[in-house]
Amino acid sequence: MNVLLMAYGTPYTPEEIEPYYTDIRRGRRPSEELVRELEERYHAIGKSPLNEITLVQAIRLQALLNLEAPAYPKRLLGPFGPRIPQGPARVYVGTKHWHPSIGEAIAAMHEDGVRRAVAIVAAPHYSLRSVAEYQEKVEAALKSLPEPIEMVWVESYEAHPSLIAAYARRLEEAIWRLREPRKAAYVFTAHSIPLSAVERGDPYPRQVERTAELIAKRLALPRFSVAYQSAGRTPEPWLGPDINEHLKSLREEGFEEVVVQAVGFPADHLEVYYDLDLEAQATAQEVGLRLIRARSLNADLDYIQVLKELVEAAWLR
Ligand SMILES: C=CC1=C(C)c2cc3[nH]c(cc4nc(cc5[nH]c(cc1n2)c(C)c5CCC(=O)O)C(CCC(=O)O)=C4C)c(C)c3C=C
Ligand SMILES: [Fe+2]
Ligand SMILES: [Fe+2]
Repeated sequence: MNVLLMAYGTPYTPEEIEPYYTDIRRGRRPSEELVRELEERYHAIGKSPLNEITLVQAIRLQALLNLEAPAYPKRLLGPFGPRIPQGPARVYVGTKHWHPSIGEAIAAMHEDGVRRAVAIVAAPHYSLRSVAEYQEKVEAALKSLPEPIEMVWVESYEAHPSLIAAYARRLEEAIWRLREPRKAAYVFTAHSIPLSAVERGDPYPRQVERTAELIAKRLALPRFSVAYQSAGRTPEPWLGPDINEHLKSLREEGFEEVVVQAVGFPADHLEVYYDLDLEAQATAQEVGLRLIRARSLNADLDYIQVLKELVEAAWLR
């Protein structure tokens, strides 16, 4: 079984911030001011752990797939290349905006003789501005190969029961810290997308709401809402409500405590540490709201189990 596990990617050093940002902007160089602003955000959080988390996710997923490898259906016996260090499952990492890139991962897969693989992004919701862009990068990389690789896509997994259970477990831990859980507000966040994508029928907001509804139902939350974070530095309108504005509204409605859970991102990274732990936390403190963020799934085994279930089901399609 072969897996291409993809994530956003993050720069390893401050010097890499500008080319990384240029890649996010599809090759358009950002202004010096925008670069400085991003450098300051990275400096403020100290370090983004995203690349490390992605690598550990891949290592653990490969280990778990091999540990519980199912009996091998005949038709899956494929041409394995000369470099097979251990069992039959191999997980390759490709990041959308940095290294190892999706192109580098696909080149390595080809070199290893891979002819079929499951492609999955470490993000549960499909968007024209997220998963569709990963798909474009995969298609472009596949075109440059002399032989095809068949990619079986897991496009979204917003309602996967094990994912909902994993998120609910983290939210429950945050609830234990509340003074009055029944009176608190519960907010689920995801990355904002440009409104133009929503107008083109992007399923993303509906999928984010579905994840939120299922977690809320599982924990019988008295109330919950969805807000969006990390809208890009572009002039176009982005999907809201913005988390900071939403926190202010909640305080005006009389709430004193709020739990925030970032369901759009399984892993910690810049936009969790800066946009939630620094910016949204400052907004909450300014208005007199006690904000607790539920910790992320990261490379914990319950999330790895989610990935395992998804890739195994896709492989047998
Ligand atoms: C659903 C869409 C998106 C997800 C999920 C997402 C995750 C994500 N983003 C960063 C870091 C940055 N993103 C930036 C810009 C940006 N991000 C998205 C969409 C998603 N990102 C869009 C559409 C854009 C705008 C691109 C453009 O045309 O300019 C940037 C640049 C600075 C900024 O605008 O904030 C950074 C940095 C991470 C690390 C991440 C999750 C893992
Ligand atoms: Fe982004
Ligand atoms: Fe972003």
